[in-house]
Amino acid sequence: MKVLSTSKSHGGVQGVYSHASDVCACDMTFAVFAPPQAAEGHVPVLWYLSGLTCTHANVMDKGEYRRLAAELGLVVVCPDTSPRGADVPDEKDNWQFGCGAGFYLDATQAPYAKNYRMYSYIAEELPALVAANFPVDISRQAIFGHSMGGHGALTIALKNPERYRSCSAFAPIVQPTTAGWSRPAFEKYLGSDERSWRAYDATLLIEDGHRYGELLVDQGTVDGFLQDGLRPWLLEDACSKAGIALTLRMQEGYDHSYNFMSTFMDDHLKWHAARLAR
Ligand SMILES: N[C@@H](CCC(=O)N[C@@H](CS)C(=O)NCC(=O)O)C(=O)O
Repeated sequence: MKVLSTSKSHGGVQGVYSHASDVCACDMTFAVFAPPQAAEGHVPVLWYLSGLTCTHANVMDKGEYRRLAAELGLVVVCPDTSPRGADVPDEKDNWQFGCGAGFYLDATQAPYAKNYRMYSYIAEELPALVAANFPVDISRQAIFGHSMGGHGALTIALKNPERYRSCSAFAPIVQPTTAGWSRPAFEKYLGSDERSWRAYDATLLIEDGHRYGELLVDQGTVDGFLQDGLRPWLLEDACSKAGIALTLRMQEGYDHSYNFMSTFMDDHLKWHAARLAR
């Protein structure tokens, strides 16, 4: 692992790191905020997954998580959203596919299957690297994210409910298999047999029997992607049929941006800290 930068913040350290990823077959960059408590011992770890077009840096610059994470004693890890590099297949002019749009799934189709393995990267490889290099209590993990990253957080928690003590999302893509901005990516990454797509769709995972104790979702009412891309009512319906306790908060007048999610960042950090402390 290489240290790209470190900077003291709120008594802790905001760092950016890179490593050669075996899973994604390229170098990957990620950000870790270590709170002051991490200097004394092992602390819980909260994973933040970003949305389309983002790298590790967007939330670091605009997410406003450090002050409260420092107070609550949470390590916050912010990975990149896809593999990157000259050898990684991409569609340069398409922001909904390829670099910046890994959709937190393991691609099965050539030429993407070699690098686009963000599910295994986030669920397996990066936690092992973080556990080996940072003072984290890996038995206490939680996960959240925004938009495509909200989809990632929901699906990864639903598939590993014993591993993540809590899960929340800002404006998540709750049913990517039917949303216009994700269907083409699913087809290119996973092939035309839509049955294989179900493993990466929160509402369909719930329909197929996956369960999670409770979920927190915030959604802005003037989010331009609400009607066609995000559709939280589909998650509400799936959770209500499955008996999953979903707290869905429609936030009046908020859009899809980091101005929206940074507004509710404190609520999410407190939600996770309370459950990580149990
Ligand atoms: N590039 C897209 C917008 C993509 C977008 O809104 N991405 C969200 C996540 S889905 C984001 O976080 N963008 C980066 C940022 O706001 O810093 C557009 O032009 O419509």
